[in-house]
Amino acid sequence: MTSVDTATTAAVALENVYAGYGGRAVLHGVTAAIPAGTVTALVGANGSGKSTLLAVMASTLAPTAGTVRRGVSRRPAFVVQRSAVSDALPVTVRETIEMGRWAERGPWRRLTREDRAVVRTCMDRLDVADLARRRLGDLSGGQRQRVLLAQGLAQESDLLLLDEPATGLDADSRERIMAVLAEERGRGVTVVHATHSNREAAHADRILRVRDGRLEGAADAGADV
Ligand SMILES: Nc1ncnc2c1ncn2[C@@H]1O[C@H](COP(=O)(O)OP(=O)(O)OP(=O)(O)O)[C@@H](O)[C@H]1O
Repeated sequence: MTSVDTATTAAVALENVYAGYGGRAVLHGVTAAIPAGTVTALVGANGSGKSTLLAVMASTLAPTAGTVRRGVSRRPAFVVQRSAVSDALPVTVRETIEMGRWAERGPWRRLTREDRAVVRTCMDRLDVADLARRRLGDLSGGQRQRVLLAQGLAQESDLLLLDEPATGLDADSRERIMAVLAEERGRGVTVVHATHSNREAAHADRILRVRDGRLEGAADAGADV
């Protein structure tokens, strides 16, 4: 693929964005356009700012300066790292994935038949249907990661933001997740995911390298990361 086609609609456009925590800047003037319907991999060292960049794209973290514009119609689905989810949450796998429908229905509303069908499909796609009644906190890290991704898919957003969705998973689970991301793109969903894996990044259409809170410039997948 060629680099950014300016005629392509951006699913997310950041302009000169600064963001951080408690007065400490982590992102320093990030400008980027994520073309709609593509898969973008965010790569960079630990602490470089990938999760922070995803949080800004998801609007769970407000920039201290600069602008974030989204060209998508639905609220983004943001799947955080599994370590960011408490073990103590007293919810089952099914309930966790059902929460993905709240974006559509509002919290604690009765789910419709359609909602339940979406939840079932998402469980099957991530191979977690057998775990439906287990408590989220009792699962292995890899199982939990797949459940969180299923929750993200259940939101049926057109922008899927994923923080290291395949990190620490076995080879089969990693491949399944990469296949799911490709399927989502096939449905027109824009996917942005942080990864430390060159192999995972190579599946992406574009790679954004983050270094010390700045972008090093977009590269087509296949370039060295
Ligand atoms: N909630 C937070 N409060 C305070 N500082 C934070 C918070 N989250 C991240 N940071 C800091 O922001 C910087 C960037 O962290 P971030 O998690 O965005 O990096 P990352 O590239 O995703 O790292 P990793 O690859 O380790 O997940 C780090 O210095 C980190 O300590």
